[in-house]
Amino acid sequence: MRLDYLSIFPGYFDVLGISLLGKAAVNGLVDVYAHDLRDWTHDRHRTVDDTPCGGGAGMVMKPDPWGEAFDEIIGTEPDPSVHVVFPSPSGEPFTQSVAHDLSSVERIVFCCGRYEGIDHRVIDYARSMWTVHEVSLGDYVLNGGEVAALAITEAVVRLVPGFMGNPQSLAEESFSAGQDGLLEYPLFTRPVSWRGLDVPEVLMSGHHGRIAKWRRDESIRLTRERRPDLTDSDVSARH
Ligand SMILES: N#Cc1c(N)n[nH]c1-c1ccc2c(Cl)cn(Cc3cccnc3)c2c1
Repeated sequence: MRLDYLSIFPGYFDVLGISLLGKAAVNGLVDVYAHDLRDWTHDRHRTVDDTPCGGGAGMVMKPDPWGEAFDEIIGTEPDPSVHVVFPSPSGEPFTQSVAHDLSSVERIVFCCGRYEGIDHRVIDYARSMWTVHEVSLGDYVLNGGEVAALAITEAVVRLVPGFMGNPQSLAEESFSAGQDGLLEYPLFTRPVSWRGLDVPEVLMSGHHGRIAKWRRDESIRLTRERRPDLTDSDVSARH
């Protein structure tokens, strides 16, 4: 999998050389390339923004640098196998399902904007050439797309076959398909007693059926308490 990042702050992506992602890069599972959008400007100030047409506050990212960067980094021929991700406050929700879909893609280009956003023609042009995902991390406000691109990267790459040491751990996580849309149950490890707090006895019983029931019940309880939006009528009936 090749990952490209276009940003006026390419240093954000230095972190991708650390921990598991660094290991994946070493193992050849993932190739990471960060690019400075200003390398495709031609004026002395390396300008990437301008005032919004129609007025309004803030600045908008000019289309020209993006187009020239696309030409050099991706190419000038349409190729739907290239997936271009635009993090955006007005994007569709980024979900585990989207992460799963992207984990089987060979090439992803992250377009990380700043200011009030990117000239919309950049996204329209990208849609005419590649497979585009305009996604939002959630209902809160970031200053640009870089942090979102990092989060999306981690969510996607950890699903790439061969990346996680124990793929079984993926199956038991919150939001994974195997969890039936439920949140993950509470986790415990040794010591059995810690600062007057004990591991639930059932987890030390060795009775796998009881343990499985306790975990299911806890997942249902937590989901109903914290994420009623995840429990549709069918799921409630099944639980
Ligand atoms: N993904 C996501 C996401 C999220 N969940 N919050 N904020 C963002 C996000 C993503 C991309 C940009 C670009 Cl380009 C510029 N900004 C700053 C901004 C903030 C508020 C309104 N308009 C622009 C971005 C914020």
